[in-house]
Amino acid sequence: MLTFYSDDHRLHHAQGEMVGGEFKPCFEMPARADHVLARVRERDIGEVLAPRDFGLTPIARIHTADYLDFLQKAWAGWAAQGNTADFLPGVFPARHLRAKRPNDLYGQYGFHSFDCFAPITAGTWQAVYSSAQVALSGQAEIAAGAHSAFALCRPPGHHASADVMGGYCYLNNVAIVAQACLDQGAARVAILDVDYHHGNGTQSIFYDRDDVFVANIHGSPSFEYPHFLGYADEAGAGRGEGFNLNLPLAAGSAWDIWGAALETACQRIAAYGPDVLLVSLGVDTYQNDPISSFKLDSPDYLRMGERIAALGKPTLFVMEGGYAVAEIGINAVNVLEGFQGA
Ligand SMILES: NCCCNCCCCCC(O)(O)C(F)(F)F
Ligand SMILES: [Zn+2]
Repeated sequence: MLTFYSDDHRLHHAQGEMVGGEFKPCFEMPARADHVLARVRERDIGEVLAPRDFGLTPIARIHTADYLDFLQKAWAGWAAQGNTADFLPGVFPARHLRAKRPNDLYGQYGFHSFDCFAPITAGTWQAVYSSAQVALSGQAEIAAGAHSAFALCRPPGHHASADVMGGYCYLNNVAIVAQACLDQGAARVAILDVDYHHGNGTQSIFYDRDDVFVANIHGSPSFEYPHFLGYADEAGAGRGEGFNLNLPLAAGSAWDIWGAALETACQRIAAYGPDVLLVSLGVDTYQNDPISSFKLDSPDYLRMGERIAALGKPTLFVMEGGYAVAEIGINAVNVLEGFQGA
């Protein structure tokens, strides 16, 4: 299985995030990708290739022009005002306010964000652009006939919707890839999001469509981030009715519960009959993850990969979250090894 990876991820390393009322080092740090890459090499999963550059066109098939314009210009605008610290939003168009896009940079940041967990730094745009090219390069490998590939994306993407960032996500890598599959002739694409957090961005992008089936297994929004999407009654809308599956789980869920949810998701994906399967591979479901509350153990990721492989579909794994940095590589690559039947 080929791995696609770009060192450009290092260009995005924000100063910190609010944790327990204090500004602390970001959980979403460059070392995450370093550990996964090291494990890919240690376990000899396959060649590691730099991404090709597919340009902005496939990104613009998912994200709006206003949003991409903001992302590309935000840092320069912020710096031009004499700022050197990371750019962060603070005011959002919550209900009872008007969602009219302001002309002002700070107002636009809030308009294009749903939380304060997507800081913008000098290198953020290049990092997220390259992360999307990593995903697109993995898609090209599948389109060229490979049965599987791994897009070692950083920053992640599944919380980003067409014009809103948040939760460490800016460009929705898996959504950009799904659209590329369809644009290249696929009729049906399935996305299986196994990250601990609900992929609210991915859901919202495809919610009214039947050409992309989205399944999420995640901490219930009744208690967990992103708090405002991911309930079981969200089954899709219009043409998309029945093509969105949320399997919210309680805190403390271990493999017995989680694996049963995976079985449900896999049966729905099999019934959908996709031409290609995309996996939003977050491993923050791990028992020692510092910000999550599921209890999967490292061997469970082998079983996860095995079950996904049993679907028998061309499969692209797209890296999302995971913050137990010492074990992120073992857990992510266990999924790949389980898939390959190592
Ligand atoms: N107390 C709540 C703090 C919320 N912190 C933000 C959590 C973001 C999770 C990001 C992720 O893991 O879902 C991704 F895959 F996108 F990286
Ligand atoms: Zn997550």
